[in-house]
Amino acid sequence: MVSQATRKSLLKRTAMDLITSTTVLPLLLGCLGIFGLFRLLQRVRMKAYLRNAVVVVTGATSGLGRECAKAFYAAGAKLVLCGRNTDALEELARELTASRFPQKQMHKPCTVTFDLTDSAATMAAGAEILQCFGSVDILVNNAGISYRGAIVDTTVDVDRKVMETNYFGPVALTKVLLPSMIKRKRGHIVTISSIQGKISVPFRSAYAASKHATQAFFDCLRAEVKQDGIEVTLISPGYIRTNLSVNAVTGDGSRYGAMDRNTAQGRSPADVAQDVLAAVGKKKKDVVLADWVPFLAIYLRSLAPGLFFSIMAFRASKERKSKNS
Ligand SMILES: NC(=O)C1=CN([C@@H]2O[C@H](COP(=O)(O)OP(=O)(O)OC[C@H]3O[C@@H](n4cnc5c(N)ncnc54)[C@H](OP(=O)(O)O)[C@@H]3O)[C@@H](O)[C@H]2O)C=CC1
Ligand SMILES: CCCCCCCCCCCCCCCC(=O)OCC(=O)COP(=O)(O)O
Repeated sequence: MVSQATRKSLLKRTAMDLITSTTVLPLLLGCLGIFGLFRLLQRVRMKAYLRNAVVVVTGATSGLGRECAKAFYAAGAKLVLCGRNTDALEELARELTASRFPQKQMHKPCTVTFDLTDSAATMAAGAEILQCFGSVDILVNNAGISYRGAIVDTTVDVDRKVMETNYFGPVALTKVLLPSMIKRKRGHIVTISSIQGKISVPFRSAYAASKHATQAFFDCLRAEVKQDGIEVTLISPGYIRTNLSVNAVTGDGSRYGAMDRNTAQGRSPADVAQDVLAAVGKKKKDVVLADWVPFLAIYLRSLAPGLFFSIMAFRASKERKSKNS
């Protein structure tokens, strides 16, 4: 004999099973389907956005810029490669043109040589860039230089050089290209900043200051040009395996010339370039490309500044001791 309680619980279980199979499962599958469709649509839109777009990449001769050039080229963009070294730019243009992408219409890249610290040259380069393909859809402000030194030992000329390269250069280039974007009611300004545009670490004063200024400028720009249909994407990566530390400037203006351990252990520039491509394709506004420690540091800086400053002071004293020993 089955008791009334057992029958009740059996009935309850059967009802639950029915609800699960007729409601929960189809709901779950439906959600998964909608999510999949959304991702597919996003990918299709992204591809269409990048294909045939005129993309300008500064600092294309090395590291992240070079990999961004390859990634945008593979996506079918019309590239304008910018840098200081004409031979290196032309070599990259040849390498890209020689690479095979069946079933895709590829475009021969254009090259423009100029130094971002020379404002007259940057203005002239703007006009040259516009002549390449007649307009610019996406500007990737990537070129940059880092710095290593103690504030007390650093000449103001070094602070100026880093600011000219990382801040005034991209600002000037953006200002030259912006009017034509506003006129067309279309354009996208992408700037490679750094985790150090959000937090300041000791012995990087000039670099961190230039990247904080960059963050502020492009945040203002984003708000101002929204009405003109122009997108602004700011990307803040953590360490990337490039020549950034080798090319860094020191307090007396000389080249640092060494590959730092953090840089050598950083992410591959090709992987970061794929993240840049995705961020641009999805029209993201502010992207941090780093693991959890820099993320935590960014949150600590605003939520527990006292603790953050103590950690940075400890870091400074440790670094000073290891240099002196
Ligand atoms: N590597 C890293 O760990 C990180 C890098 N970043 C940022 O990524 C960007 C790219 O750096 P990365 O690839 O790592 O470093 P690299 O040193 O490899 O590349 C820097 C590029 O910038 C160009 N450049 C430097 N100064 C000037 C100038 N005055 N005028 C024109 N071009 C110039 C260089 O040209 P040339 O070949 O002529 O020297 C080179 O192409 C920078 O903005 C950097 O701050 C951000 C976070 C982490
Ligand atoms: C377990 C508790 C953890 C608490 C975390 C507190 C904060 C730790 C400090 C984290 C500092 C991160 C610095 C990241 C710097 C960075 O990624 O910079 C990218 C660059 O631009 C590199 O340029 P550089 O010239 O400095 O090589």
